[in-house]
Amino acid sequence: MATPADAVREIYLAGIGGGTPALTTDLTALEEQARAVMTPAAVGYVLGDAGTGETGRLNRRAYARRHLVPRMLRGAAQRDLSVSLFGRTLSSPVLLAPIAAQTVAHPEGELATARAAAEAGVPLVLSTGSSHSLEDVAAVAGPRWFQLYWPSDRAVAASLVRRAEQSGYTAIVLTVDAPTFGYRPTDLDSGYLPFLHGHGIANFTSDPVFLAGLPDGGSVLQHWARVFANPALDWDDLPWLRTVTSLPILLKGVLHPADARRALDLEAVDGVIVSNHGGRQLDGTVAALDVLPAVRAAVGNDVPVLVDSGVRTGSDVLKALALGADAVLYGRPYLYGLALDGQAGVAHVLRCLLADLDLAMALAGCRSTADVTPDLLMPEAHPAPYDFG
Ligand SMILES: Cc1cc2nc3c(=O)[nH]c(=O)nc-3n(C[C@H](O)[C@H](O)[C@H](O)COP(=O)(O)O)c2cc1C
Ligand SMILES: O=C(O)C(=O)c1ccccc1
Repeated sequence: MATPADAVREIYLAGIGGGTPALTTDLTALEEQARAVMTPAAVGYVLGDAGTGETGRLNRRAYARRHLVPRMLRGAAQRDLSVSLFGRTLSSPVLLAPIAAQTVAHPEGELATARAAAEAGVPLVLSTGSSHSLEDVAAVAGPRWFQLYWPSDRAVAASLVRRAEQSGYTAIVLTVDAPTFGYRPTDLDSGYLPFLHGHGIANFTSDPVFLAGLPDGGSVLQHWARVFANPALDWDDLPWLRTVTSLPILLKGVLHPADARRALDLEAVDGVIVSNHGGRQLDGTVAALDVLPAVRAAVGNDVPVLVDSGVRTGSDVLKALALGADAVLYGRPYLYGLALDGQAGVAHVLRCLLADLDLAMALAGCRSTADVTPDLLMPEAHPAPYDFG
């Protein structure tokens, strides 16, 4: 069977005949390559951080600051990258993060992403703000979860969740860190919001409940703007979502351990995703990686905890797992692949990440993800100064 590391062998073999990969294999350099092929508005939307970009930069620094202490001679000739979540086996501890409006990067948008993810066996988390309907994406996708932005109208929320369940999405990711858009100077300076240009509204324009609420002769965009967001959402709403679906529910965008604990105490969710939205929402927040151990401690070992925001390389995935994550969401880099070469570009990025992760496990002496334990990291000279009480 082909292993992730075969991708590396193939590249060297092709090199004998003079071939080199069309896209960089440096997962931190894709951003620069992609910048050159996207429209300025798409660059602003996809690369853009909130505010000063401090949190966006901090996300990367949190990974850079931590160092692996690999173990030798542990017989890691073959690696098993799989993890188990909600009773299902994932081929690796990586899922694609929900990213809205992917047609800003490539006309095939989420369809290309879903095909590449299916080919790689990597689950896709489809955004509520996808540019193709969740049914159209399901038709070409492999394993899939649905990310919910809870609309202001509960009937629309229920309809989206029901449709996702009927279309084979196996978990609901409720994002709670975006009651409103963050203050994003790149988008503000270009006066650009993809949704107002028709990107990322397909799940609404295909929704019977949304359409039934559209006033006669009314504007779809105005109706979308009324319905899309629900800044008033609070803890008391969460139990209702449970009544709508039997799928596992994960809360995405949690940073404070007490929020993670509260969600579990309400018995409203089955897992949490520690995230600061890639630095796109509240600028000045802590790096997601820095609060991961405290969130893990708050929820215990039996609750799935995922993390995103700043994951770029195989070593980053190891660091996240060593700090308590069960899996990571991989964000912007796959969108850079999409912008650069559609489905093939996303496939390239996933091949690179999985090869990098597989080699990282071999080099760190990990035969399986269960071997990725906290002692793989150098203890920090100054332990995390957070005491959440
Ligand atoms: C262009 C873009 C659109 C996004 N759209 C969504 C979304 O619709 N729903 C959501 O929960 N998160 C969304 N996110 C956040 C990602 O799911 C993820 O948290 C973030 O990209 C992680 O940061 P990183 O990509 O820098 O690693 C979006 C991120 C980007 C870059
Ligand atoms: O841009 C985003 O980060 C995002 O999550 C989003 C997605 C859809 C609508 C609004 C915001």
